[in-house]
Amino acid sequence: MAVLFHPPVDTLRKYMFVLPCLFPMSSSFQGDGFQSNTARLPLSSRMVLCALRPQLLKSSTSVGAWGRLLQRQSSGSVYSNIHGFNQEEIREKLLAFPGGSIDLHKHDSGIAVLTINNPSRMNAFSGSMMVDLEEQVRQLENWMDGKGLIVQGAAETFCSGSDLNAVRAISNPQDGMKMCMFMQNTLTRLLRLPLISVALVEGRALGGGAELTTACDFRLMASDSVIQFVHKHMGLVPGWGGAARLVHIVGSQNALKLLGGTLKVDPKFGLQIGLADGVLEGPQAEEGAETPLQQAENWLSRYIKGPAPVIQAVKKVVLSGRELPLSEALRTEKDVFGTVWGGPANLQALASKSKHK
Ligand SMILES: CCC(=O)SCCNC(=O)CCNC(=O)[C@H](O)C(C)(C)COP(=O)(O)OP(=O)(O)OC[C@H]1O[C@@H](n2cnc3c(N)ncnc32)[C@H](O)[C@@H]1OP(=O)(O)O
Repeated sequence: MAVLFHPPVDTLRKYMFVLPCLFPMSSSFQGDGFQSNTARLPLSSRMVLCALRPQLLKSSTSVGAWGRLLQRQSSGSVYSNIHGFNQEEIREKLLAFPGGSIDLHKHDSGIAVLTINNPSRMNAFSGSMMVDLEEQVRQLENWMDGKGLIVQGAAETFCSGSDLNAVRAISNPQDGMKMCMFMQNTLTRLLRLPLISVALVEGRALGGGAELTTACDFRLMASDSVIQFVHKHMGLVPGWGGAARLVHIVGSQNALKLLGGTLKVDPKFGLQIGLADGVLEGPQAEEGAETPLQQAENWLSRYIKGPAPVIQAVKKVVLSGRELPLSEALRTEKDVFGTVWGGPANLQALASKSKHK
């Protein structure tokens, strides 16, 4: 299962003869994991090393299965060319349906805000927005200082799913499959980001919008918001990975009820079945009242206190526990543990003799 990029120490040692000329801090490759060590490198060096990945894989005979895993892991995608998926081809097709945008703002706090922005269509996903989303997820995959992510809709509503105008134009099965694979890849990569993510749901999250909420770790709902998997009304089932993720979140009984009954999930029902993780305070007229975004930032901040490598490691061990069979998850946990053990935050905590009262 594709989750983490973490080559074995032996593989890295092989290249220690090559790397010193590229990386002044190459001695840090000797002990522990790749990710924590590369995180300590200057950005340009990290980029070179990322670019080197395919060569490292190709030129090492011992890499084998690890190499294949690594190639999958480095993108976090579900589909590649071996599944008949041609990213460039579907990108071109999607770009023929423009409108709206996906906006990304990365803050110094380590929280990024991703906004679904197409208010004249209730933030429906045009084709170009699907392409935008993939590009913004790519940005986030390379954000070494990131810790948290808030996904929201513009103009106080979340997202009304795919743009029906675009959907009508690509309603043939071949194009539908390509769009489905493209969005599954992107939303899987979104969920697999080493950031703790939360969907801030105001207004409505319908169809693909409801699916998008399940690609975040948590969902916070405004008091008057609704999440609804309306697919059955459209003669469809979820295709952006929303059904599989929904089963993980609420269990198969509840998922069957939500999809089969196209039930409207308000905050109370959402909390009851575990789809919602919190409810925002209602609109407040008083001056100084927190906006929904500020409330979401405050909610998230308690889970992302601390240095980025540690928060990212937290997300990775939970993600591997969620996605991998137990023995693989345990091995991954060991590897991630190796990236923080003896790291700066660990040494500082040991030196300060902290008590956890
Ligand atoms: C992955 C598969 C999927 O996503 S299937 C699900 C696709 N989505 C839908 O079927 C939602 C259809 N839209 C609606 O039910 C309503 O527009 C909702 C979202 C409830 C809002 O209703 P209401 O507040 O009355 O506003 P409205 O209908 O006047 O909409 C405002 C303008 O937005 C547009 N809009 C809305 N949703 C979409 C959409 N998904 N694709 C394209 N356009 C959409 C409406 O057509 C309307 O536009 P206009 O002002 O009439 O030009």
